Amino acid sequence: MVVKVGYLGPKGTFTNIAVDALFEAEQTVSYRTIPECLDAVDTQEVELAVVPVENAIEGTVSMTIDYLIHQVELPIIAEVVVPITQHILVHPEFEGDVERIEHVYSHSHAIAQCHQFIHKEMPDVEVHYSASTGEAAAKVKDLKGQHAAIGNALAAQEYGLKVLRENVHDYNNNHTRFVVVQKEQAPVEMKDHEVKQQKTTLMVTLPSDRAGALHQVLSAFAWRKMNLSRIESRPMKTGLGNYFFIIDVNQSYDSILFPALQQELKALGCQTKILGTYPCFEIQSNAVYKM
Ligand SMILES: O=C(O)C(=O)C[C@]1(C(=O)O)C=C[C@@H](O)C=C1
Repeated sequence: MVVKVGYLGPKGTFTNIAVDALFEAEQTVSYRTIPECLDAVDTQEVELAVVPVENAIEGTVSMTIDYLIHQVELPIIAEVVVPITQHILVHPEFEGDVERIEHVYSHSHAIAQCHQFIHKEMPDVEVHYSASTGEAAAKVKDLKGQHAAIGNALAAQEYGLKVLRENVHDYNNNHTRFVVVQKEQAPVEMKDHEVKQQKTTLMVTLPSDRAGALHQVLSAFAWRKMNLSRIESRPMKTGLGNYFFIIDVNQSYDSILFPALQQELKALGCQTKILGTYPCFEIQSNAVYKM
């Protein structure tokens, strides 16, 4: 059976690059927002979705993490890391350089990745937030005048825009992690990639605010030699000071270490939930950006 895969569209988003790296184009279905993508899997309109979770410059995509924790129950089944290069895209008839731009459109994360550039090179520009970089590019295609989008080369190609300035993100090594989520466990066919590593993501809720609680949790991982690649606190949304932790462990779930770890954390009064155990892939920039 050919499964359908939802992604944060429209065409030309970074999520489009991530989904194309793993699935065939005819499998993909574009959604306007991350919640719409995740709801589509939850209601089984599509079998899978690809959504962004973390960017190297701007950090967590909290919309994705919070929706996966509070709104839907969709295990993570794969991760793909994509290099991110942000460009200033303008209508082909635009003349001049960036100082002539009066309005810039993009996704909030893309704008955040280019804050310094905007601050220094376009200090008077009016910033408009859009649902994705692809949506921003589509808008600029329809607007003549001093408008620009921040997005990638695929969007430039897709919407016939001109790349006015390349690589305007403030730091090199800009990458975003995307995850693939699924509702019903079933084998999934993806394009072939080298598996960089296996990961397991857990959510851990501490019992109450007491000295050393987080230290005890981390010790349970440490003495088992379980290597963590990320720990992040997010608000429980039940009141100030109430947090849960998202922890990525660099190994796949096994039936010895993980159940024992969960038992130990339970004895400490913590609640744990496995959000997924999955292979991680990495896409090289020459594979995605052909300008
Ligand atoms: O707007 C897009 O192109 C997206 O795919 C979203 C998104 C994000 O949410 O972080 C993905 C990668 C980039 O970091 C910028 C934006």
